[in-house]
Amino acid sequence: MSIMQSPLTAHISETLTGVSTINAFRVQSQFILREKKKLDQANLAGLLFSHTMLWMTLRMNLFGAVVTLIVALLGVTGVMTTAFVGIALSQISVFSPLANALSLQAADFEASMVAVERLNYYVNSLPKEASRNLPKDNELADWPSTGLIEFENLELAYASHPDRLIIDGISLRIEGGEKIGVVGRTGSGKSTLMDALFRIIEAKRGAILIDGQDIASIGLKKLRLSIQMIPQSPTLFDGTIRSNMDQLSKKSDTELWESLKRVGMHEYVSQLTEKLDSKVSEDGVNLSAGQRQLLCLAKVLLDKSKILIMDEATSSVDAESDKLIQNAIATQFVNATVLSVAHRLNTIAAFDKVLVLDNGKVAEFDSPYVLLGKENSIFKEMVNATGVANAAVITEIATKHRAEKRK
Ligand SMILES: Nc1ncnc2c1ncn2[C@@H]1O[C@H](COP(=O)(O)OP(=O)(O)OP(=O)(O)O)[C@@H](O)[C@H]1O
Repeated sequence: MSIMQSPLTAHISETLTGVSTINAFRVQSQFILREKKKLDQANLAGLLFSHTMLWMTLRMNLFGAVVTLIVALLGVTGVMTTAFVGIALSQISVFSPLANALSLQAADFEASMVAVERLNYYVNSLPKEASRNLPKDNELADWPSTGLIEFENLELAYASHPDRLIIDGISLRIEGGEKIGVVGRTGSGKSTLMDALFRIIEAKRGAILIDGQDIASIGLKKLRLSIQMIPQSPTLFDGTIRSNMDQLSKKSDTELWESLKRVGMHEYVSQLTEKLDSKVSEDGVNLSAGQRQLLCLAKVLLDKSKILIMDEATSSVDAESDKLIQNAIATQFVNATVLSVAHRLNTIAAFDKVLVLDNGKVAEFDSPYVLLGKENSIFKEMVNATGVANAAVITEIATKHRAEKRK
């Protein structure tokens, strides 16, 4: 019954999530039909269960009746004394319902154990992550203090395809405070490389060092709290704007508003009736994708760390918000190392260096100005592909940045 119930529950919740799309395409009848089929399947198990129960009750009652008849016959024929027959008959009338209840409870117990069985499966059969806490973590109170990142002959492969190297022997040194734009074709391994910094994917060979410490020797909790990330699609939790920005309720209202102001979200939030306590639905579905990214950035600004990773962090925001975010990053993370995976090349034109990944290898790693001046540069090709006018803007920003740096 539990197994047959899951597809029905999943179908109901998925239908509720996509109800506007279903209405827009006018496929309600199709979904109602699917719902009925799943309901029938779920009811089938319930029906079988109640029939089996009736079958068993009938058998148990029949068994009780036969025993009663035998005892009665033994009494009538004088094989058993009257007193013994009396006791036997009174016990039999109790035995039948008891046996029934016992078998029911045994079946119920077995069904309830399905949950334990599943938990046991998750605990023992799924691949485990490394330790969350290690003794060494306590010695690293101020780590990372400079934000120096070194990749040493790093090789990465996913567990599902251990022989396919997604990152194929990368060696790089990113100085503390440098702003690095990471570009490359779809599937070149940009996101995978960013995930490796959080040990979401472990190094197959080689190492990643942050401030000279191999991250493989640091507990996951310490590591993941020390690096901040604005992902492609940020995860928000069911709660309020406040609880999503400050889960531990450590920040004052002034700090929260200040942070919202920096990312340009304060106007929107101040228009809401409940302001900071306005509801955020699970996964932030009542906010646009851009607002989710801005809220995530506002959260990041509350606790600035030495390393910030952005995975196409501004992919869903309009040009004006994008400018705001770039500005916030440039002013608020002056001393932090920033690694930004970017498709909009304008956003990284003023960065210190661009890392071009190609098939998991470093194809280019230099300042945008130098790469734009190189013949056959992949980065230059990518910039040119954005159109003549845009390429001119990017070149101008890169040249200006170079001149400022020289000063
Ligand atoms: N969880 C996974 N399991 C197995 N292979 C994966 C997984 N995630 C990504 N890959 C593979 O790794 C390769 C690199 O993916 P990745 O997401 O790092 O690329 P990317 O450069 O960030 O691409 P994009 O620009 O599209 O985001 C792809 O070929 C992809 O198929």
